[in-house]
Amino acid sequence: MTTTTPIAVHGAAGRMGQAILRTMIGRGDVALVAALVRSGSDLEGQPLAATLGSRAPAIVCTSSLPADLTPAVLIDFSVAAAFDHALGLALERRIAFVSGTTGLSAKQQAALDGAAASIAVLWSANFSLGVALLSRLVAEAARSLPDWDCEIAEAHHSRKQDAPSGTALALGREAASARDRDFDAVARLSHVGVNAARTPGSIGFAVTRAGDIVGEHTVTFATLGERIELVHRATDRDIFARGAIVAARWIAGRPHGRYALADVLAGRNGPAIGA
Ligand SMILES: NC(=O)C1=CN([C@@H]2O[C@H](COP(=O)(O)OP(=O)(O)OC[C@H]3O[C@@H](n4cnc5c(N)ncnc54)[C@H](OP(=O)(O)O)[C@@H]3O)[C@@H](O)[C@H]2O)C=CC1
Ligand SMILES: O=C(O)C1=N[C@H](C(=O)O)C[C@H](O)C1
Repeated sequence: MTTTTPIAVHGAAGRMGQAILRTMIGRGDVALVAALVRSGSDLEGQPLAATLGSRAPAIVCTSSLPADLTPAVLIDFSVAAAFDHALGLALERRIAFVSGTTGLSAKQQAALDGAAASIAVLWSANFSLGVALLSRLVAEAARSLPDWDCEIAEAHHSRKQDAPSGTALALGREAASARDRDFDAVARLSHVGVNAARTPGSIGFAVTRAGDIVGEHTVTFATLGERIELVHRATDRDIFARGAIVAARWIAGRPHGRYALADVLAGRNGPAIGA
């Protein structure tokens, strides 16, 4: 028998929040118990049905989690400025925490580590299966071609708040780590205004913001006379929503600790995103 995981979503009014809510409708393995929006949001106090149609659960959007609710997991896709609030809520109510919010500071990443001493937490810059594989391919290429130049280009929609994307940075970290290099020492976040040749061993980033691009990442490894390009293109936000829901089901009831999407994909007693 399938168990039902009660879930609260923080950032419910956003593109990802709405995609997650939509993806949860009609499923028996997850139940949406709270849709948390910014205080003062147009959706605060509105029934879910107002944005998601009549099949949506009969709850209203709120800016705080009602005291009588005990979700097993809080899923957060919001903004870096609201992330501390979401993590604080999960800690205070002892709810497992899954977050895909990007643009986090080093302090906020450290706060995730701190929270892992009390609750189960899983943060990933990208919840798609394709990027999980891309990440492994990047590590393999970086390790196998240690002297080749590595450059990462990303493109996203014009409303995106952070740059470079969390995924681009995570892929850069993967490449640096595969070469036993300190990411912060080799990352070149922009070459604009640098009127000099490329620093050997650096990892460069380029950013495009335009229209409604869901998310594209190209990792180039180049040397004299040849180059390899590893590309992932997301064309539908629902891939991230499905991944986050799989992660939420997987983490529910787990002991405290910091988990990664790779743990979920390793299939440790849980469903894989591609399933
Ligand atoms: N890891 C992954 O796989 C993915 C990660 N992302 C990341 O997820 C995040 C959200 O992306 P996206 O949905 O496109 O962005 P949106 O801007 O569409 O959504 C962010 C939402 O957060 C809400 N918010 C702001 N402050 C608060 C608060 N205090 N409490 C509750 N909600 C709040 C905003 O509310 P309001 O609208 O009222 O201002 C907005 O609705 C970004 O960091 C993005 O990079 C995106 C896709 C995939
Ligand atoms: O903001 C987005 O849209 C996305 N953000 C994530 C990121 O910053 O990497 C993941 C995905 O590319 C979409």
